[in-house]
Amino acid sequence: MHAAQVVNHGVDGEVVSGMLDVARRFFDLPFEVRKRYMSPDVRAPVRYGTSFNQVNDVVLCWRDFLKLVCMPLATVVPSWPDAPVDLRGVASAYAEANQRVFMEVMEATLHAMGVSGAPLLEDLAEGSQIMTVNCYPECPQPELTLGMPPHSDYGFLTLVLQDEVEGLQVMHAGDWLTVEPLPGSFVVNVGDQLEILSNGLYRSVLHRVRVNGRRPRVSVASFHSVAAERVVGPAPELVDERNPRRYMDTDFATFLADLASGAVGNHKSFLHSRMLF
Ligand SMILES: O=C(O)CCC(=O)C(=O)O
Ligand SMILES: [Fe+2]
Repeated sequence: MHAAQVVNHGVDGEVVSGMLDVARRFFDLPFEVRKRYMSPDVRAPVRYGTSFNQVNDVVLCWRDFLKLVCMPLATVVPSWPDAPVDLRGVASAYAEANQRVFMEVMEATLHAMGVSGAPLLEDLAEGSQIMTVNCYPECPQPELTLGMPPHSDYGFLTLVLQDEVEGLQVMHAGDWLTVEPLPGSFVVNVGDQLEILSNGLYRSVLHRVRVNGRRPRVSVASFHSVAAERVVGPAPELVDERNPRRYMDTDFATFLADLASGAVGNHKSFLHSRMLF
């Protein structure tokens, strides 16, 4: 299983609905306000933009996004947008709750793989969370474009909150399956680093976003990973003579260099560059 939906996650319904609500209000702000947060630097703690990376993309996607670095929370929140006035409070409560759900799912995943994960869980607790708030405006010709091209996410797990408008699709057995929006649930997608750690036991999920002809769609994707300088490789418990190591070690800096070069956002190109065979 490489993608799942969590329903009974224990996060207050108001935290979840409040996040979607403040997201909509951010994208409703005049462009003059939103554009203050535009930056070509993929490492900036707050970044508003269009498409995937509007500096590099040859074909633009039908998407606006606000990317918020969430760790360490107290340090980064002051650089987040101060409009709408409640954005910082709502998004930081959401980021904290999201981190708790991620840690629980990750702990269960390591347990299921038979990996003794205590040091890794500590690294993840102190690691990286990046939140991308997406808005896909309604599109007059939805069949001609995509909200996001087929890609896999970089980190361990991504927790996606979608509003009630369909759009997210995951590749399964050669077909695109639409992930039905379940109010208040999180879609959990396996990322490249979990594929690497699990030595291929889990596969990062290829996914894309379709746009809607009648309604805009809002989603919030929270990407969880270890800190940028931490190196991730296959867990020793999962490598032996019968299961040789399939992936090179990697770190966030290498991925970000790829992202800045425009190579990412194209199927699973980054992960493939880390495969040994
Ligand atoms: O909008 C969605 O449902 C998913 C967004 C996504 O895949 C991403 O931000 O990486
Ligand atoms: Fe994604």
